[in-house]
Amino acid sequence: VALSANGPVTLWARDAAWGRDNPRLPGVTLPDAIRVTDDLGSATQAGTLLLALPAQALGGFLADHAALLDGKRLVSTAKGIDLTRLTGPSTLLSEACPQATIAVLTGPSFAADIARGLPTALTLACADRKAGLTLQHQLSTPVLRLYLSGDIIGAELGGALKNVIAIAAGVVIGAGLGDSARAAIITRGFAEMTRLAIRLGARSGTLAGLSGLGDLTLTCTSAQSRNFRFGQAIGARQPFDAAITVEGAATARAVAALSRKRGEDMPIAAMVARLAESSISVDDAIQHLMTRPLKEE
Ligand SMILES: NC(=O)C1=CN([C@@H]2O[C@H](COP(=O)(O)OP(=O)(O)OC[C@H]3O[C@@H](n4cnc5c(N)ncnc54)[C@H](O)[C@@H]3O)[C@@H](O)[C@H]2O)C=CC1
Ligand SMILES: O=C(CO)COP(=O)(O)O
Repeated sequence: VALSANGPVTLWARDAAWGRDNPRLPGVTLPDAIRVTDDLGSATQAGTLLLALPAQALGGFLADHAALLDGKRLVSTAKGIDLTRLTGPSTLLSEACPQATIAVLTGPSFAADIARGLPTALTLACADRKAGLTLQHQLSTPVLRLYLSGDIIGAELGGALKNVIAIAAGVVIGAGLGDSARAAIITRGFAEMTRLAIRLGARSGTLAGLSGLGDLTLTCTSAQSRNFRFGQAIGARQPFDAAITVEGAATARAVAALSRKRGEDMPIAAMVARLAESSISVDDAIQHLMTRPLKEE
């Protein structure tokens, strides 16, 4: 919707029959500049393709359709780590489409805010600076401001890991533990995110930017976030609609596996992984975090 302010846009979906009003984006009617199709061959005629799939769906999508995407500029918006491969979306894309230019678009941004035209600032990460500059200008609008970064690993890990911490923040609020406890989760969660990301090749400055701290702040403090609401439901011992996309749940499991492999201590992520699969109670998870050996900050 935002990009249609810059020119014609083609939107591909497996089922285009729902027309111009999508129940996932209530109150937003697609502008006329958007052509909706279920024909992937025609949608991939464009040179720049944005992939807005959940992280756990991307691998399967690429297995079916990589040939149509190779050689293009591919911009991933997924915020997660693939559970089977333990890699981010950019690695899945570059392995499936070796001739493509890969970029990641991420940062604090609820889809509903962007579609309503509210001002938003994002990180566009691309290892190829020239292609990154082209994309930055192509995808920015007067209300959508893209900052360019060369650190694709840091940008995508910030977006993926903040979802895990947002679940933890939701648990704290849902369980009635208060805003001070949430601030502790955000801060110690940020330390955890940064440690793992640097270990995996990220630059620390990227984690402190929009794609890391920026998105962490948004997602841990807003009930618009699905990850936060999922955590809130766990904390309040309430059910949660399984049809809602909660990237942080699978990503917490991927992070637990990655941290074991890398010998990196990720205590909050480990608790989120266990809470998401109901293998620990909220009380035990809190007790576990609070009674760890005392440390220096
Ligand atoms: N919703 C938001 O505010 C934001 C979402 N993101 C990220 O974007 C990604 C997608 O999120 P949403 O659009 O919110 O999720 P969603 O679950 O609301 O929508 C995803 C869409 O992808 C479709 N889909 C799933 N598997 C598919 C496949 N194999 N082939 C074709 N289509 C498939 C689903 O049918 C659904 O329509 C996630 O990684 C999320 O973290 C990033 C920023 C903001
Ligand atoms: O990534 C998002 C905001 O930047 C969307 O967060 P949720 O997936 O938790 O709704």
